Amino acid sequence: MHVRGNRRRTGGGRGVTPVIAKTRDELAAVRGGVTGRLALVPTMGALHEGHRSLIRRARELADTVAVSIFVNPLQFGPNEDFDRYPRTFAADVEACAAEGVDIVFAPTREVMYPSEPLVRVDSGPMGRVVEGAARPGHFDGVLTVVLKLFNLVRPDVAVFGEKDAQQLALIRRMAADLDVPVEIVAAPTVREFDGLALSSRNRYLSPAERRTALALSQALQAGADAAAGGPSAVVRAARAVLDKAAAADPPLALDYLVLVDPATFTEIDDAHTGPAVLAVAGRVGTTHLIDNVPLRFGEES
Ligand SMILES: Nc1ncnc2c1ncn2[C@@H]1O[C@H](COP(=O)(O)OP(=O)(O)OP(=O)(O)O)[C@@H](O)[C@H]1O
Ligand SMILES: CC(C)(CO)[C@@H](O)C(=O)[O-]
Ligand code: BAL
Repeated sequence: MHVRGNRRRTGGGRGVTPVIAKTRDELAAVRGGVTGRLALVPTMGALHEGHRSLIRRARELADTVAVSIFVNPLQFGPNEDFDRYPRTFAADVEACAAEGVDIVFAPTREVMYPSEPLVRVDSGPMGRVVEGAARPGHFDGVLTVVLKLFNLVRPDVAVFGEKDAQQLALIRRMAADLDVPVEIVAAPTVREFDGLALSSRNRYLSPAERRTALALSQALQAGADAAAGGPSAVVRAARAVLDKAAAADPPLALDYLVLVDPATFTEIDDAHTGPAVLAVAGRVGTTHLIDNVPLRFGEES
């Protein structure tokens, strides 16, 4: 821990309350006291073991770890769950303390957007396919807030989860295309004992909905198991599981199942060699869930 501020005990480490910055001035004050490398883990709060794995990765990469907690209105569509998105700030701070986080940046909407932003980051064609087609405007909102967070926190490195694979690819691309001086590091997806990817939205699920939702990770596993048969076999195997879930009670309403190039999110065909991502999203009840698995085809596999 290389930060001066109002932490309850000095010396850093687990169990120490992080410095909490809610305003730009508070953030600037604590940021000014940081020496050495700073890692940022951007989140929307409701922290779970997936977020905590990102924090642990961040700690390996830097002397000081900051976590941002902000439910970004810009990335939610008008009929999405912005209002009911879980907000569990006290528990989040406890989780951050337990992981030895140094700084929590938790701005209000007014701090983050003192006025409606007229200029936003355009996520381009990659932002309009797959999850971007299911959630129009979503990735412009994500990239805009991530760039703002980078400008405010000025991290050397930022850690993102592979669970949001298209988000990760777009953030990498934004950093490269706009010369953003932040190293982007990916961390693997953390799952429940039965394979369900951890997500803040899992808490919306009833037990019956959760059983149906399990089809997402099961479909990915079936796809991965079929990888030796090539891309078409992967999609066929995954689709068979999802078709069953579509007829379950409650049903899974599939948004997409795609096999894509992880860097561009364009669909691949049987001629493809190298890395790929099998990505799936669907709704159970009113809950939108996403998941994916990284794969590799051809000579390099
Ligand atoms: N199961 C997981 N394993 C690893 N990283 C994760 C996992 N879930 C989320 N993350 C990562 O945590 C960061 C913050 O994500 P976010 O706060 O949106 O959590 P979330 O659980 O994905 O919420 P939701 O899916 O409801 O939006 C992102 O980089 C995301 O990829
Ligand atoms: C990166 C992010 C914090 C931006 O709001 C969000 O999209 C998320 O939690 O993955
Ligand atoms: N995990 C990505 C944030 C969102 O779903 O809005």
